[in-house]
Amino acid sequence: MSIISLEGVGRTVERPDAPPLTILSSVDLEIADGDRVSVVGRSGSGKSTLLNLLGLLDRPTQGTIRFDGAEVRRLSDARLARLRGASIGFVFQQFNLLPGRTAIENVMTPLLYDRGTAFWRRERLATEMLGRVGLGERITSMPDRMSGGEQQRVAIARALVRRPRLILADEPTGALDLETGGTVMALMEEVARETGAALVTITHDPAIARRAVRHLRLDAGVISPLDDEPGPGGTSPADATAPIGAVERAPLARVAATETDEVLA
Ligand SMILES: Nc1ncnc2c1ncn2[C@@H]1O[C@H](COP(=O)(O)OP(=O)(O)OP(=O)(O)O)[C@@H](O)[C@H]1O
Repeated sequence: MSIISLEGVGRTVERPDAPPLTILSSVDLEIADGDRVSVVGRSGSGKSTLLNLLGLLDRPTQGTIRFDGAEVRRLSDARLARLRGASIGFVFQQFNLLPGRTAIENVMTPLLYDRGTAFWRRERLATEMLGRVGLGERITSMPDRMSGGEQQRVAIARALVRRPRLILADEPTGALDLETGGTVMALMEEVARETGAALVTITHDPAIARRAVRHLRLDAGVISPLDDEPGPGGTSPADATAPIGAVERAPLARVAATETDEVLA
């Protein structure tokens, strides 16, 4: 079932001393339950702008976005905020954990919006989710005492604790080494699969992009499918973000289940 659909979506911004800038144009995209989508593109191609639209953080200036069948333009900001909190989980490159709050306090934060949920239940849900990402023994740790990979696992637990239908990951492995990045991705994919969530990953890393089922490329605000096998003069997930003439195929990320088992051991 479709979670979010974009039809002819564009975003143009006004600039004080220059003509309006079109950042995205004519984007048609549908994300369904359980989808695995990667989006690659050079710096400035519009990836964050697309993510902000998918995350209901911004509104398009052209076209129509429907979330769960409802036209987003007809929804108030308050309704959008509620929808976002309940249905969308965000994972960022820099983790964005609250400093000075323990891992469990961070994971409980999104549950504060569930007004009817008692403290003990929020605590139990957060504890369970931290256990699920292999941090059951670290629930009272402060983020600044944790490694990058552990912090990202806390961020994943936070993103998933309300069981969102859509997870938007913006360069989720950008601050991690190759091996930790692969482990964190495997874990995020596995937890998303268990909860049935769709996962959209924006990445510069071809190996991370290749883990998705559908591969998309943004080029100067225009989105197109990216074939696995490059056609004549075409690109593949491996070279979509590399400078022209400097294509180097990264080895496939190791997606072995054992990676996740190690984390969860
Ligand atoms: N509000 C705005 N006003 C003016 N220009 C903007 C605005 N938002 C984005 N842009 C410009 O639009 C282009 C696309 O921005 P966006 O952040 O979506 O790119 P990106 O693909 O995410 O880049 P990166 O990979 O470097 O993060 C950039 O050139 C950016 O400077």
